[in-house]
Amino acid sequence: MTIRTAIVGYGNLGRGVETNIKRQPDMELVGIFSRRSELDTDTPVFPVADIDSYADQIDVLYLCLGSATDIPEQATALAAKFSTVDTYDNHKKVPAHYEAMDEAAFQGDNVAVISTGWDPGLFSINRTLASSIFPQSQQNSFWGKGVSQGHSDALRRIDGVRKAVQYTIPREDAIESAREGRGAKVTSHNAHLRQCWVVADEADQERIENEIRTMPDYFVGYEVEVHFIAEDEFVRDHGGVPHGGHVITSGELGGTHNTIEFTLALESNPDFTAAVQVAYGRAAYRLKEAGQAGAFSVLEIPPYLLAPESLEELLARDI
Ligand SMILES: NC(=O)C1=CN([C@@H]2O[C@H](COP(=O)(O)OP(=O)(O)OC[C@H]3O[C@@H](n4cnc5c(N)ncnc54)[C@H](OP(=O)(O)O)[C@@H]3O)[C@@H](O)[C@H]2O)C=CC1
Ligand SMILES: N[C@@H](C[C@H]1CC(C(=O)O)=NO1)C(=O)O
Repeated sequence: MTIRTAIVGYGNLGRGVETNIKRQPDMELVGIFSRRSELDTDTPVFPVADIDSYADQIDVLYLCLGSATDIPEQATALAAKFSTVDTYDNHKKVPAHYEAMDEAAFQGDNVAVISTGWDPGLFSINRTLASSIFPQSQQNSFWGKGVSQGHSDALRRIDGVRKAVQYTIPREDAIESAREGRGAKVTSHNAHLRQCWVVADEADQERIENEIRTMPDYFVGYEVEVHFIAEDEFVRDHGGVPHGGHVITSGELGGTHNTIEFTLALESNPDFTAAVQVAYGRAAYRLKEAGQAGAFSVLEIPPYLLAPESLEELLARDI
């Protein structure tokens, strides 16, 4: 079988999904749907306004939109018409997103796989798996130093921001404390600096900085730096998209101290996120083919559904 896929939203993530789909043995890319008409791609481009008319041509629609505003505004209408995979990453609002996508997808007899990627995504799986192993555990998540796409997207949605990037910088002493099982007082807020580089007119900068520092879910509660720079300096110095992080879980078992550490080191945050998202598209297709409908998180999807190989091949190769 060939899974007929499409992309909605053509930014860093959309470009990564486009490239990755072309490397899949069982997928074809029908097209890219965008709010913009001129995109730098050889893939057919269609107006997102016309997307509903393509519902019978697409098995899985990858939502490569921003989480700050695009997903909340567009995702449920798309889930009513298509089986979807998104990377929604406003952690505090994922439960509400799950409920909304479940209702929309179920009404349309579609599957909506939500919040794939690495955090949420692979880190979520590891947090659940690792904490399930210990009767009592200490668990900490760390990101960076790297470019958070979600936080960078959130910056770019502020009126007057022409270009922006947010680096997440962890405190190394906090990571070491977690590794030594002393992470009880380490939190995401006190263990990370959020460093913002922004291109905007001087007249807008004070307002923009205030919007950043008071933005709930993304920046409130963190140590935040905001730097305004010229566009040529931004293009010269802030083109990379590396990232990574750690989930560190430890606990006592029969008087012994044991630690689980799941680490990612990513040269390209969007390309890696896209690869995870594409794999979950295979799972979405199989769940739909099995008669399932509604929302699914990465915590509910067995790993073998992501693989192009059969379960028998995986048992022989990976078990
Ligand atoms: N779960 C996880 O681990 C991760 C999740 N993410 C999520 O992925 C989301 C998307 O990230 P990313 O692709 O980097 O975001 P981008 O800002 O690159 O793209 C977001 C959307 O903005 C529009 N857009 C992109 N470029 C332009 C432009 N030049 N002019 C106008 N509009 C543009 C596109 O929609 P259109 O084509 O319709 O204009 C695109 O879908 C993030 O918000 C984040 O939440 C990212 C990394 C990891
Ligand atoms: N969703 C994140 C992926 C990781 C990175 C991150 C952060 O730097 O705060 N949190 O989760 C992203 O958009 O890059």
